[in-house]
Amino acid sequence: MARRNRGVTRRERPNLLITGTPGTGKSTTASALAEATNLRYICIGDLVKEKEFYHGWDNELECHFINEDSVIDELDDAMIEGGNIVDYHGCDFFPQRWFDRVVVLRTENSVLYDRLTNRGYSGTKLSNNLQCEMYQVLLEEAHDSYDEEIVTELQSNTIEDISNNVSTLTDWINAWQP
Ligand SMILES: Nc1ncnc2c1ncn2[C@@H]1O[C@H](COP(=O)(O)OP(=O)(O)O)[C@@H](O)[C@H]1O
Repeated sequence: MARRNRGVTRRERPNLLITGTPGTGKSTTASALAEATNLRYICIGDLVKEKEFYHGWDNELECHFINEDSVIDELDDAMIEGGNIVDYHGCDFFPQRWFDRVVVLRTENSVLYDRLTNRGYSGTKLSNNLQCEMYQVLLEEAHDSYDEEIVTELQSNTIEDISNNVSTLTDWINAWQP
């Protein structure tokens, strides 16, 4: 529930978006962070599949076109309440008011190449995703869509990076003042 403090309405617990190119570690980081903080983990990809919030197939990117309005309608009450960690490889269609912090995970291209080929990506899908990371598409999208002060870029190359990132974000969540 949101509370009014010094004339500003703040959520009891913050909402975070963990974004980045596929393979940068969003689901690993977001689920570990949810476990450490008891916030709710929401994977948009899983939600879209489970509720069939999609229409048609994007041949170029080899994924469904998602029905963005359905995703927003489905999650709006939870986001107003607060305490959510959202994982998605995009950020420009969410309402800006949803997020108190936007984290963009970054991975070096050679490391990302190995992760994506291990996942079975090849051809255009592999090169599109590597280019997405190389041209920092998600970082620019986050900067274009949210206030500068809530966007953070974090490196996600090693297991140690994951523990450091989870620890930094846990401290930030625990220090949140409604
Ligand atoms: N910082 C990291 N260091 C080492 N391995 C990682 C790191 N981040 C992710 N991985 C591994 O890379 C793969 C993809 O991670 P995942 O969390 O599914 O990425 P995303 O959700 O961004 O697609 C998984 O096998 C995961 O264990």
